[in-house]
Amino acid sequence: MALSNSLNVLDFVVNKGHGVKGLAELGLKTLPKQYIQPPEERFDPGVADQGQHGSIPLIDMSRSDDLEIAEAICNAAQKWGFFQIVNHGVPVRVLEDVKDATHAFFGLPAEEKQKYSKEHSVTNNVRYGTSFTPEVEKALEWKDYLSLFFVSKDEAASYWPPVCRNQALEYMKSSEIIVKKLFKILMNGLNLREFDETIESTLMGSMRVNFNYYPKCPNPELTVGVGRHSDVSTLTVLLQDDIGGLYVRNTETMEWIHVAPVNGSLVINIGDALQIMSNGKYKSVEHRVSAHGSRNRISVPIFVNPKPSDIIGPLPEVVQNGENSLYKHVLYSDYVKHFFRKSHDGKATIEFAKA
Ligand SMILES: COc1cc(/C=C/C(=O)SCCNC(=O)CCNC(=O)[C@H](O)C(C)(C)COP(=O)(O)OP(=O)(O)OC[C@H]2O[C@@H](n3cnc4c(N)ncnc43)[C@H](O)[C@@H]2OP(=O)(O)O)ccc1O
Ligand SMILES: O=C(O)CCC(=O)C(=O)O
Ligand SMILES: [Fe+2]
Repeated sequence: MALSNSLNVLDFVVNKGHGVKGLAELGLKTLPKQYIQPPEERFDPGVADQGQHGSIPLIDMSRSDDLEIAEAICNAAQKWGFFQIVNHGVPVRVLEDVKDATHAFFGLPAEEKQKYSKEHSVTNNVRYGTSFTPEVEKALEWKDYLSLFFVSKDEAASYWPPVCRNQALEYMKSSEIIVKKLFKILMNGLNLREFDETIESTLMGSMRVNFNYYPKCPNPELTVGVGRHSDVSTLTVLLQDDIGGLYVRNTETMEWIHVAPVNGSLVINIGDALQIMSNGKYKSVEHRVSAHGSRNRISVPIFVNPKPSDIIGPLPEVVQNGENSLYKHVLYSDYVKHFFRKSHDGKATIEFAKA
């Protein structure tokens, strides 16, 4: 009998806090049935992406004052919704430290990590979990995560796990400059006359950092690390390690494009909030993550968001010439709650804001 048949998988992974990492470490030979995805959501086995379907743009931010670079950024945001940046100004040491801190957090005993679960965490701003929304998912995803919503340094000092707190704060702090630079360029591309405090606060009023852990998987061809989704942020800054597995939809051909890891780079993607604010000019594109058969993978996204209390909708400048508003105005926290209460379902979340 398979080991997972004699085990209450959900109880072990979710309630006891072992996560999918604990499950992987039992040395299972086959994937528990709870993780088997329907065929249409699985990754094509044996189709190794060698870049033959193209790749998302790689942009050198050391020349970010050049018109050419600003244009490349706005074009990438319109066509791909994704690009990678190098020479971004976030020190390599900060990136290495936050990757080490991710491994350190997930290396803690289950009882320690469980203190941060939805049921045990003393604050909603710190959450250790697994899959995406296990309560409603028909098939689980092969991923554990720690999610940290930034309120203040003092709050972080009181509640964030000590083993990764400073590294997460440093990573967020050092990314702010490049994020602001990207927003300035993107807003210029929408003909916004000035980048004032109001627009800055709507675009980057709150930040959340997630630590994602994808353990090696006995049957990666049957499951997913993360299912098809688009982020609900305005912009996401993603640090991935050297393993690979992130795929982005080419919205013209509908093919899945692998985001090959580039040492020292950061992946940037447009989220739903910016798609809505730009009235569809900038695209929040579907992406997903495969599971890996022999290595543990990590990634560390920073989700840059409006504040939960902000109302978001198309900016006046993008509908001033009589264009139809594709989206209505919605309370941002309602939008995010809608996202979190269902399983990953590709681009469906944005229907919530359709006019
Ligand atoms: C986890 O795997 C993921 C995550 C993602 C994320 C992609 C993003 O783009 S994240 C950016 C999210 N935006 C923000 O954080 C914006 C600011 N925050 C808010 O608006 C609020 O903090 C809130 C997220 C709406 C929570 O508000 P609150 O009033 O505290 O409401 P709750 O009742 O606690 O939560 C509502 C609902 O959401 C679930 N939830 C909350 N936080 C998380 C979280 N960090 N991870 C997962 N789920 C979360 C919570 O369980 C509640 O559901 P119930 O059914 O229990 O009511 C992309 C891909 C991934 O695989
Ligand atoms: O792990 C990755 O590369 C991407 C994860 C992701 O899409 C997310 O956390 O929203
Ligand atoms: Fe994502």
